[in-house]
Amino acid sequence: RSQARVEHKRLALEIETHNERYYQQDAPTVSDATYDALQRRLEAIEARFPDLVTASSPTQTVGAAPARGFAKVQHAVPMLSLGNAFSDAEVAEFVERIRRFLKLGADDMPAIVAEPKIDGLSLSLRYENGDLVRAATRGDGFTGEDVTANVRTIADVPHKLNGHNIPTACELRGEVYMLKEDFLALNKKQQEAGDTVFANPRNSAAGSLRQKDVSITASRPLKFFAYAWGEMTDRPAETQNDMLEWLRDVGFIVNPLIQLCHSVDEVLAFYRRIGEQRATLGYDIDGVVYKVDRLDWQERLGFVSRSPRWAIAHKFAAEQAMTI
Ligand SMILES: Cc1ccc2cc(C(N)=O)cc(O)c2n1
Repeated sequence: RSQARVEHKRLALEIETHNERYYQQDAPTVSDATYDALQRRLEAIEARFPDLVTASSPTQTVGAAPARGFAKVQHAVPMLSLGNAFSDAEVAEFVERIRRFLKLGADDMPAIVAEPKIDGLSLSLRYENGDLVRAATRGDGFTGEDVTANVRTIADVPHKLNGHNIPTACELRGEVYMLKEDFLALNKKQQEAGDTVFANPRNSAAGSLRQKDVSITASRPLKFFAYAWGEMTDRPAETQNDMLEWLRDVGFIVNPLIQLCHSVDEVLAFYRRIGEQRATLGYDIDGVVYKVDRLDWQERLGFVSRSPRWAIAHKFAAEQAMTI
């Protein structure tokens, strides 16, 4: 027990140090897969010794406080992190939990939207009457940084939504990322100029986005995939898949590999196929994301602690999590 307390302290410290570097300086010291392992170890200790859980424990907070220097933005709907599955069995359990929670029959399979999990940084875009009014990073999930001026320089982000039943107010969400080849070219240029060299495309996207000097952001090859939303007055569709179609209609790039699946086998086949294509995608991914397609079921399933019950990320094993 005292040993568990010591290890708990060490893990919590290591995770907090990582968070500080990852969220404040876009320069993490451990790979995402190692970070995942630390988190799971901490969760395992806390499961056995619940009294070790304190409000400040990393398992109770999402991400880190936003960086200094940018105005803070409160997300109308929190941007919460996804739970993780690391095996086929955990994916099957995810589906089983949903069936039980929704009281579906044993052979009733909820349609699942499966998509590649882009390894970039998540961004929330607020549109009012179809006009982009604000862009914010996720920050700690509740409060992010105002990066509106920087985001206006990203070609993939529409300044105005196309005229398809546009909600009065909506927060659209997605991932800012950089193509691997653009990342390599940028690092070469940075190196020649004696400037910051980035460890991976995710860091270079984050570092490029959170520039006080907007012209630097404008010079960086940032891209954006839309995949979710927060606040949404008069929602235009009733399923995840149709909402993604709507996002395409109003002008966003939505990942073309996204697939609607009707069985666990189809979901796992998707995971394997994306795993095989991973090296040829042109951008980094660190797994795939599964979501229940029906939005009324998503609402009934809600969130457990800080992650949705209706969605999960299925990660690739650590050794494959190298970029380039
Ligand atoms: C709800 C949610 C949260 C985080 C996500 C992250 C990704 C991603 N990194 O690609 C995709 C999604 O559809 C997500 N969806």
